[in-house]
Amino acid sequence: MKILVINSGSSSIKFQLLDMSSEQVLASGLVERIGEPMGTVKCTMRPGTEKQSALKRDLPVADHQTGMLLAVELLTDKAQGVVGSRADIGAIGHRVVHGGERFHQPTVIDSAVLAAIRDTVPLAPLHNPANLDGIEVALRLFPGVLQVAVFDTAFHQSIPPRAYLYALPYDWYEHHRIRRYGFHGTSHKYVAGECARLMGKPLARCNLITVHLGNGCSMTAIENGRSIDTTLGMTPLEGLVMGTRSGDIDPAIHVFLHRNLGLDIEEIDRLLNKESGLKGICGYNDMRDIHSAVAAGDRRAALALDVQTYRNRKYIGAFMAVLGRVDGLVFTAGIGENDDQVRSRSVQGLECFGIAIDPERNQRRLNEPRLISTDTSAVQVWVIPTNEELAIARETVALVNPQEPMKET
Ligand SMILES: Nc1ncnc2c1ncn2[C@@H]1O[C@H](COP(=O)(O)OP(=O)(O)O)[C@@H](O)[C@H]1O
Ligand SMILES: CC(=O)OP(=O)(O)O
Ligand SMILES: [Mg+2]
Repeated sequence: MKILVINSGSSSIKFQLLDMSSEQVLASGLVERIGEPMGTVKCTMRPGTEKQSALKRDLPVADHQTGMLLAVELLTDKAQGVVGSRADIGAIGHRVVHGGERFHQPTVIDSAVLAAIRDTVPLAPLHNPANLDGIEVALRLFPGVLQVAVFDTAFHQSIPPRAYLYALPYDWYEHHRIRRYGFHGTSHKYVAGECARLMGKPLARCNLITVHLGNGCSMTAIENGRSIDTTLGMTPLEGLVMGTRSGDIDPAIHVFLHRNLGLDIEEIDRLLNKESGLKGICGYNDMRDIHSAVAAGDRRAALALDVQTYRNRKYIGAFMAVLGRVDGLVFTAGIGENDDQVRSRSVQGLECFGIAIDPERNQRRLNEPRLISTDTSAVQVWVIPTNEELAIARETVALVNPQEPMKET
C-alpha cells in the first residue's frame, strides 16, 4: 500500500510517498513560501536509488489547496511521476503538532476528530491551524481515502502530573488545560524504538534520554519505554535553546518587556518564537552558519553555541536524576545527527555520571545509526537518524490494517 505523509506548516507543506510493502520512499518533496508572491514546489522521485530524479517548479502558490494540487501534479507526472493517479494512494497520514489531552494514539480523522483538533488551536496557534489546513485540503482532494492524524503530543501522554503540572493556580489546569504536553513525540518514540532494537533489549525495559536537536529542540526522559518528562511545555517554546525560540526564560521577562519597553503581547510572542534562541544571541539560526561564524572569530556565535550546549548538558543531568538508571542517550535530528561538536560539548564533564564518548567514533560522518560512546561508558551514547515520516506511515498502515501487527522497531 502507498501512504502519503503530510507535514503541513504555516507557509510550507512537506510530503513523502512511501510504499509500505517495502518501506521504500517513492518520493519526497516540499512546497515552500505558500501565500508569497513567488513559491517553489520540488520533489525528489525514488531518492537514494539509481532512478533518482528531481522535479522543481517556481511559481506563486496562493494557498495550501494550490500547494497540495501542485504536489499531486508532480507525484503523478507522466514522465517521472511515481503514481499513475490520486487513486493509487491508499491512505494519508498527517503530522498534527498538538493533540491536547484527548489524543493518546494516532486517530482516523472524521468530523468529530477535526473539531477536537480545532479546539486545540489556542494551545498551538503557530502549528495547529496549518496542520488543519493540510487535513482539510487533503479531505477535499482525496474523498473516501482514509486519513490519520499522528500527534506530536501523543507519546508524552504518559508523563505523570508531577512533571506536567505547572505550579500555577490549579483551576488554570482544570478549566484551561494549562499544563506541559511536550512535542516531537513521534521522533522521540521512533529513535527510542531504534535504540532499544540496536541495544538488543525490549523497549519496555529501557531507560533512555532522547535528544532531538533540529530547528525545534527537545529532550525526553523515557522510563521503561514510556515518556515520563520532556522539555517542551504547553507550547513548543519551553526548555532547550532552539534555532529561533528562547526555551526556558524567567516568565517575569514578559512583564518587564511590557512595562519597560512598551511591547504588546503579540510582539513579545513573536520575538520569543521567531527572534530568540540561537538567532537572538548571534543572528544565525542555522548551526552550520554558526560554526562558520565561530571559525571567522565571531564571539557572539561562540556564545550562542556555549549557551545551547550548556542548556543541553544541564537537562541531561536533570533527566539522569529523574531516571536514576540510564541505559542509552540518543542524539537525533539535523543538529543531533550531524554536529559532533554540539554532541561532545553537550556531554562534556559527564564522565563522572557514566557518560563517555569516543572522539573518533563521534567524528565519523555516517548517515546511519551508530554508537559513539567508549566501550567502558556505563551509558551507551547513540546517534540515530530520526524518521518521523516513516513512523507516521507505519502508524497509518496500522490503523488501515488493524489485523496486521505493526512492525516494531
Ligand atoms: N551538517 C550539519 N551540521 C550542523 N548542523 C546541521 C547540519 N545539517 C543540518 N543542521 C542543522 O539542523 C537544523 C535543521 O534540523 P531538522 O531536524 O532538519 O529541522 P526541522 O525538521 O525542525 O526543520 C538546521 O537548522 C541546522 O542548524
Ligand atoms: C513542535 C515543534 O517544535 O516542531 P518543529 O521542530 O518541527 O518546529
Ligand atoms: Mg523536524
